[in-house]
Amino acid sequence: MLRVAVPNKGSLSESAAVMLSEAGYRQRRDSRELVLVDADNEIEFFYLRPRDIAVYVGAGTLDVGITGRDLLLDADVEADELLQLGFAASTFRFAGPIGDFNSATDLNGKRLATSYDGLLRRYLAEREIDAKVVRLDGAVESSVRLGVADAIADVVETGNTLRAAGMEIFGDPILRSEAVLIGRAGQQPAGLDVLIRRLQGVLVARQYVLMDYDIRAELVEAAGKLTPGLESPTVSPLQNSEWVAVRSMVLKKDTNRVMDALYELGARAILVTSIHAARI
Ligand SMILES: Nc1ncnc2c1ncn2[C@@H]1O[C@H](COP(=O)(O)OP(=O)(O)OP(=O)(O)O)[C@@H](O)[C@H]1O
Ligand SMILES: O=P(O)(O)OC[C@H]1O[C@H](OP(=O)(O)OP(=O)(O)O)[C@H](O)[C@@H]1O
Ligand SMILES: [Mg+2]
Repeated sequence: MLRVAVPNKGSLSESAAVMLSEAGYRQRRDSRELVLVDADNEIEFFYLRPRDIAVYVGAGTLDVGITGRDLLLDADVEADELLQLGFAASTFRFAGPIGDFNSATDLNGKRLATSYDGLLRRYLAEREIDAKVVRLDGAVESSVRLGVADAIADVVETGNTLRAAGMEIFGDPILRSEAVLIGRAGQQPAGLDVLIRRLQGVLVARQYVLMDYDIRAELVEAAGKLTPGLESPTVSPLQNSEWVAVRSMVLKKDTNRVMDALYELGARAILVTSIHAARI
């Protein structure tokens, strides 16, 4: 049975469970459950702290897991990204009191608070920045006001937490993170290929819609440029031989722009339907 680590709490946990459910796997009903066996799919889920997931996968006691790229790099273990999962996007950035810092080099000789000390120490060492790293568990934004640090390095999504603490970002982003499936490169435990295909199917179903339209046969080539699909659009004959029906996958975010362009070109009966599941 494939052994999979899933975040039990925090920003990643709900989205990870929803994604696994959409991929057709059973998920726990009670947030106190630690293990769930989905015998039909020959897979076992272990609910663990996201920070610990890279440790289990790196040690080889679990086959794969869902965690954040930032947590994977912070753990510095022998595990690799297998698939980007498209949720929990964030950046990892330096921040300080408004006006105090302009760039990372201003951190020389300063105290820097973070929950990601492994990642941060490597970043500073590579750039020969000599700052004292103060490791905190969370709520890092409060550390400067409370006097244990001069600046911070933390996860930023909307920036609301920083603003509320009277701080601003400075310097280049240290890292762009998102939820990822991790495993050990070169290892192919039974069932991993199916898990990855199913998760890729969820990503495709989330990112794409199906677009159908009718168009005069002589315009089908021009229309195909607007809706190239993944390989090539499906073109079917209509009873009226001067027209054809076209079906293609279109990125959801482009839906209205593409519909407008098709209409301008002469397409009619343009219909959009969502994709429930996919294997590409
Ligand atoms: N506001 C956020 N937006 C997107 N991703 C986030 C956010 N906060 C944390 N993350 C991501 O969540 C992961 C951290 O997991 P963690 O369990 O620490 O989550 P958390 O939300 O900080 O929970 P808690 O602090 O309650 O333990 C990291 O990959 C981090 O990038
Ligand atoms: O830019 P924002 O949208 O405001 O999000 C970023 C905040 O979210 C996370 O905090 P979390 O709620 O996990 O608390 P923590 O710092 O105690 O982990 C992260 O550590 C930042 O503080
Ligand atoms: Mg947190």
